[in-house]
Amino acid sequence: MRPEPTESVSPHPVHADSSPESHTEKEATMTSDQTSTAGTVISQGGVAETPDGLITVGKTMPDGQAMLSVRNMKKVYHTDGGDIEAVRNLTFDLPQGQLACLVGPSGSGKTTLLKCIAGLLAPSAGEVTLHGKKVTGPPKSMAVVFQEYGRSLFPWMRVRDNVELPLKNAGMDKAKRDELVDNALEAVGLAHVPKSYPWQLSGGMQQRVAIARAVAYQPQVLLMDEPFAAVDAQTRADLEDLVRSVWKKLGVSVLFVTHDIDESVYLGERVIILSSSPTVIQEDVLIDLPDERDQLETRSSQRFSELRHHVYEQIQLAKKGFRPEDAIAR
Ligand SMILES: Nc1ncnc2c1ncn2[C@@H]1O[C@H](COP(=O)(O)OP(=O)(O)OP(=O)(O)O)[C@@H](O)[C@H]1O
Repeated sequence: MRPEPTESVSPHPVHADSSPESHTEKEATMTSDQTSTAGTVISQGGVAETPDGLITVGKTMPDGQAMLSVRNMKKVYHTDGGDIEAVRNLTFDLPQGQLACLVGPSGSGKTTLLKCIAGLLAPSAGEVTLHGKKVTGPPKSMAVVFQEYGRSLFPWMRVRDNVELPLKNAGMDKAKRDELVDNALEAVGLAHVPKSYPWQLSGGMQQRVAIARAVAYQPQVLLMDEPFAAVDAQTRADLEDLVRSVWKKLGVSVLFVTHDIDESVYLGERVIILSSSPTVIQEDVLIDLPDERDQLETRSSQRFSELRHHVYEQIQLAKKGFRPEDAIAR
């Protein structure tokens, strides 16, 4: 049976599946024949080069230059079984128009971090600011795409109506809504099925609808939480290319959470690696691959291989409990 949407209709496309039971056991994926060779320098700001020639980027930018800032963010869940410190002390900036990926071991706090950024959860300490303004609830200029499209699309609404809903809720006039919905459906390759219901579409198509809804809303920041985890490999590759093309077209800032190392390197201009829980930033890696990415050529390039090797190695260290020096003595 198809799950019913559980969240109320938000004025903008922020949809959450916040049930603790939905946290499945996932591991960072990579083949086991890749071994570790390079030592790394943890970046504390600015730009640093690692011994294997990989460039790490600084976590923070000068005041006023970042679009989105996360400062000393901490999140503790208070449960019957005691407190769970999910995020310890996390600081980074996202400049305007950047596509950054967040990777980390299973349970490292990726979803928690994203929900705090989206204003769906309140941090226990520290703050998130968007254009210098503290985030205290879901900001209007942000959209979120979650993994479970089946829970975020309304099954009784046609594709077009699902995409249009946040625009209606925002009070936009019909002509403008029509234009934005047409453009968004065109951008995700769904212009031919506006009248279908979500349940008449494949999983990959449903996720395209969720992306179209976020795109039509014209957010300044797009947060994506493992959006392709539930689709097949071929569809996933197509959706990755779709995200890069939409990102380029709109100039939107994207924060993309994934547990798939290859995906993070293929998609991102930057990969932020999280330590194991309680989470801090373990490393912040600049992805210096050519801007034009191709599933075959990019993934078979020498540089791609070096970068995925490096990120994989860091995730393995994180799983073993390695933490950057400044996080050990807390
Ligand atoms: N609602 C909640 N109540 C209590 N603890 C929670 C809740 N949500 C998450 N946690 C705990 O916080 C920690 C981080 O969880 P989170 O889901 O953010 O990690 P994640 O990196 O997204 O995990 P995964 O890779 O498995 O999706 C885990 O220890 C988890 O059990």
